[in-house]
Amino acid sequence: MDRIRLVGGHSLNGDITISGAKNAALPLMIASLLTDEPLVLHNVPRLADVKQLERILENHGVDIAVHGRRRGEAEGVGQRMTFHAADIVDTTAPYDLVSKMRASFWVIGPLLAREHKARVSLPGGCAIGTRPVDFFLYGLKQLGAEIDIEDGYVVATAPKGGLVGGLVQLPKVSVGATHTIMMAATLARGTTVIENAAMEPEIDNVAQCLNQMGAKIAGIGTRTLTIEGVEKLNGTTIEVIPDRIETGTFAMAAAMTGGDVLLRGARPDHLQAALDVLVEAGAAISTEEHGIRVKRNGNGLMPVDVEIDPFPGFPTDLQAQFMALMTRSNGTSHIRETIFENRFMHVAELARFGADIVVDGQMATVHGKSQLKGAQVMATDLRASVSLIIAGLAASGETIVNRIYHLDRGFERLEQKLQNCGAEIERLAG
Ligand SMILES: CC(=O)N[C@H]1[C@@H](OP(=O)(O)OP(=O)(O)OC[C@H]2O[C@@H](n3ccc(=O)[nH]c3=O)[C@H](O)[C@@H]2O)O[C@H](CO)[C@@H](O)[C@@H]1O
Ligand SMILES: C=C(OP(=O)(O)O)C(=O)O
Repeated sequence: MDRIRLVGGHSLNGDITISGAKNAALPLMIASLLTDEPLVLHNVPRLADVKQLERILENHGVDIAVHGRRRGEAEGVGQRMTFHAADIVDTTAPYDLVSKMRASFWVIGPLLAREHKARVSLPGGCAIGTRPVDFFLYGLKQLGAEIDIEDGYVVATAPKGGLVGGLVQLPKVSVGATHTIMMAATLARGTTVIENAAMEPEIDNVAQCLNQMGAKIAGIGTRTLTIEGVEKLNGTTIEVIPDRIETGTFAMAAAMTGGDVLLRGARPDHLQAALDVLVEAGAAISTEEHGIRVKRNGNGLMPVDVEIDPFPGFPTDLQAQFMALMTRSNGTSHIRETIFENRFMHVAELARFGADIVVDGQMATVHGKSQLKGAQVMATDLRASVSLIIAGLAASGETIVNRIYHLDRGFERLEQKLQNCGAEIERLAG
């Protein structure tokens, strides 16, 4: 199994091009199931999760093509891909494919809407809590679906004539349930209203794509989405938005090590809450024509208390990285995780660097001023893994991060991007 070796103590200086967002690319790929015409996506990141979803979509009959680089286009620019679901050949999403990734469960919405039936294994994904699917089942039932659980599969059928629009009041903001119900509702008869919808930028990216495909979705960017069903959707071309979590991760890495990094292509409006917190912590952040510049030259890090919240709040997918940063602050900070009940797995690993963190329920208290020392650590989930890299960048001596397949799920060319800014980091094959 590959590992990452890094030697801390170098400040980061240079440019990092932000990749397309994993959490937008995945549902956009799934949206291709809604039409028999080609859906062309630009800026798709090269990630293990994208590859895994390709396998799932191919199993349903989607034809997938990756297009070559255009003349003069820089290496490493996101992929241009076509997804063409001319016919759905199989409406089952099997356990061995779906169990590896949470988002693969979302195929249930389009399959049910287009084929009026779906049999989808209960999902996997990062082990950060129990991650039930009750909101999905409730939402699809509100659209008229009949649902049973059989042998670990959700078996769903639409009534004769397909799904019908309905009122879906989500008990809690859910990104996955919003994507899935929104996609299903585009082909339902009549109007669907989703209340308490997620308004993460990735939802907007997908909703815009669906509207380009001929859907009628109103309220994009608000907590209430109104979807008037249409009979058929067409193909389109759309660009995957830049990854706000990758952006925040590198911003925190730069704040951690000091230096001056331009995050090329990053969208500040997609992570304002996190940028505000970084400024409070002592980073200098400016928006430039080509992206976001993050600097910290000389001044120390201040402790900041943070409560995790759905967008536009501080994202749970940056919680681990921020915790790593706060281990070096000049005092005590508190981080309250409100989304997932078990997303502090990185605490035990950060302790191996000498970090002083106490967890009480959903609250972590980080006593800063820790002199981090390089260590052997183990990645436990995607964002936890990269928090260990951030700690390692500031630690004295050598760090080895094991089980990095988690990192490959969500970070494109992480080592190269950091190397280009002066980090001493390499992948050890094996
Ligand atoms: C591929 C992708 O985009 N993953 C993101 C997505 O995950 P995901 O879509 O799985 O997360 P949700 O927004 O659905 O989860 C929010 C909360 O709702 C709960 N819940 C959700 C569905 C349900 O049926 N029942 C239920 O109780 C979850 O357990 C959690 O406590 O949003 C999360 C929250 O921003 C991010 O951390 C993930 O990176
Ligand atoms: C939790 C994440 O992914 P998933 O929902 O696929 O587990 C993530 O992207 O941080």
